[in-house]
Amino acid sequence: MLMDKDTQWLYQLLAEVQLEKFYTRIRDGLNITRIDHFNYVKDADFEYIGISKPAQRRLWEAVKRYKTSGRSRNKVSSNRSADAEHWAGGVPNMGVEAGTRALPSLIQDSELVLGEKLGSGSFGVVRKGDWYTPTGTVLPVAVKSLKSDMSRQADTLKDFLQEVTVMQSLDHTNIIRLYGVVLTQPLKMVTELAIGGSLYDILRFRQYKYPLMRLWLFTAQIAAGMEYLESRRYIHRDLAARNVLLAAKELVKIGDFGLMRGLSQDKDHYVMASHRRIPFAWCAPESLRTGSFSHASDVWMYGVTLWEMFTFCEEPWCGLSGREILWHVERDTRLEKPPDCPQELFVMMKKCWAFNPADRPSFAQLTTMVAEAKPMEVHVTRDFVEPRKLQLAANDAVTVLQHSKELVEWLGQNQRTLNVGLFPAMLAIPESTASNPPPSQAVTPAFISPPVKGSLQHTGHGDFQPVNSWGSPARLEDGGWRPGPAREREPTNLKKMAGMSRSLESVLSGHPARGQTPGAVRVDQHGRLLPPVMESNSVMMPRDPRRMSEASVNPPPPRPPLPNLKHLHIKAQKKPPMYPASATSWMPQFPAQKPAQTQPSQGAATGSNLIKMSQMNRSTSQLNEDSRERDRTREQEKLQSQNLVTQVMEAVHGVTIEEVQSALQRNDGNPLRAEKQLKLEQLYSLSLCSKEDCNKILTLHQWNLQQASRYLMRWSREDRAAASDRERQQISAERRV
Ligand SMILES: Nc1ncnc2c1ncn2[C@@H]1O[C@H](COP(=O)(O)OP(=O)(O)OP(=O)(O)O)[C@@H](O)[C@H]1O
Repeated sequence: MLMDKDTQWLYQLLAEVQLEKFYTRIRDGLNITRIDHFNYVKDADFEYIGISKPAQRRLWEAVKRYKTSGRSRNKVSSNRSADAEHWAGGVPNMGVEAGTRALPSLIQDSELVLGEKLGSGSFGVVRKGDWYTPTGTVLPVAVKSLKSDMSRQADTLKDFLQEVTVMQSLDHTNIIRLYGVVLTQPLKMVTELAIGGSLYDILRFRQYKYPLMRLWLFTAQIAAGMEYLESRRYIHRDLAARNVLLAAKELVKIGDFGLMRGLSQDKDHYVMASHRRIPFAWCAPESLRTGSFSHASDVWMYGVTLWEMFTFCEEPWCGLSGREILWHVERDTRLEKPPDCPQELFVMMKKCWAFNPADRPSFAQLTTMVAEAKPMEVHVTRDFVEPRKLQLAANDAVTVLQHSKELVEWLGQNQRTLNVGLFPAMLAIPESTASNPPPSQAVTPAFISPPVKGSLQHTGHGDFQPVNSWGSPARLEDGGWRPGPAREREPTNLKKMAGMSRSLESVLSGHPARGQTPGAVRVDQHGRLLPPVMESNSVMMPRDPRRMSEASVNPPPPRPPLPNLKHLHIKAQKKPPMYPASATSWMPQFPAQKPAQTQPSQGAATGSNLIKMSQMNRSTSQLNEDSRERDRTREQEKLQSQNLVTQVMEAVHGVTIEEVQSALQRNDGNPLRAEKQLKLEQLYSLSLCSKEDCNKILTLHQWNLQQASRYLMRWSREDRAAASDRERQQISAERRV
């Protein structure tokens, strides 16, 4: 069972001493829903629910700290009690009157003991640490040190202090809390430690093996944090999975306030200076076009963040430049539904992506919408094992992702195995009427994974190099992508932004007008179709290698607009390998010229020279006319064939022109049949299934290759697991014999 808002304080208190796994047992087993309920608890009660002696000691200390820090006394009466809980994180000199928190402490360098590196951002390195507070408490903290060369720059210092100023006024369960600053060199920002690191790293690492119900909980928590910012008239401007931090197994907090700005009472939006960098792929159209940011543009970003979460952090608008994204969005293209996203949540995401900012919901409305979009949880009545289906044991809890009365099979995630697949709807009984599942199943076991390490780590900024998804003069104005410096060496999005000129202008300048086709078709050295170049100075970003290696598994980037065939034709002439003569052999051929048509008639042969000449003239002009007609027809047919090739290439990601041409040839030039054949071949080459099975799977997924591939991957994982289970059972049976 998931955490509820009223006892979020309990979860956080337990998380502080790494005992959050006892949350359900303490809340439901010992009935503790308020801090003073601990007064009635004995050590034996803790022992009874499995808490060891040393853990009990830690817990009692945390309870004592909680009581003395004033958190419980400062509870503000509010409908939303979780928000009213003023969580001082055990900092004795910080938790004062609700809503008027004290300024963050000035922390001495000597009070900090720094440990392992957690990551690095634009300011510099972030390290884990312990803060030995003046009152003797030791707090786990995250310490952001400003790079020494940066702190000498006036702009950098100003930005650093701006982030500190913004952060120190924030106080919410789902917002990373600032504890204090160290003002000696190097400058440091000391914040609450989110033990799990960024959600981006976690989800990339876990890849499809994450409880989707927990993701729903996170969507609620992010909305709650953003609603708080909205109520304080702050615009975050950089909401993305990389900036959502995991404070405990079931608790996320929004971090990174480098781009945040406050709105005065008379303004409803903020127009950024055009030289500032912005994370294109997360931005609302009005931010891309006019640099306008508002609560509504934060809502758009929230939608993109949810999309990231439910795709396990794929890149939104992969491979498209800012201008291309804007072009697509203005033509009503939106990010596709992630296959694992519960249907109601996707409906909500689409509302966040309303083109007109006024049509988007507010965060206050979104918190209600998220609550209403909670996926249904059911238990199953009996074991269910069928190939290619979601395998279930009796009483398994399933998070339902897609359901309706008409469907005999629902899509769901088995909370025990975390596999996703179809299962018979008739097996499901709603959680409320199901017998209580055993405690081990009530909370899905999960661990907090360490962030993915590695040099070629994609950063969640839309590219391996964050600079590539943010405006940057080098990228957008030079007409060529150059690998940026390693992330560690990058100047901050606050500081370096001063040096990042014209990012926004770069998005806008030379933007094609609505309805205009943006650019020519480009092909790579293998003849594969590349997304269009919008303008000569627009640059394609390199793709995530994971996508490259799983080209047919991962979603293709949104379809580029229909290519300009004139360019295709010119390029084809320039680059013969793209359209080898033999490759068009499937096209209907012209009949060979009949000799009779080109030879003078017998009668003519016997006539006068004059007649002969006039006849010859007539036949020559006839010949010329015929030849012109043939050229015209040939040209038309060539264009038609190129059109078909383009159409199929757009529909099937990653195929070469030759493959498409051959498929068209085999299917009498029918593009739909060729498309299906190519998809079938791609799926077949990915799996061990028969072609017939692949065909069924594709039909089931309406020929969406990406969804079908995902389905197949999960299915083969499940099959492998089942096979090893069978093997184990066989071995133990043999041992018994
Ligand atoms: N409070 C925290 N607790 C745990 N880890 C943190 C915390 N703050 C930051 N980190 C880790 O350090 C990394 C860098 O954080 P930082 O906020 O400096 O940069 P960023 O947001 O990733 O990038 P940028 O500042 O360029 O937008 C994060 O990705 C995260 O993994």
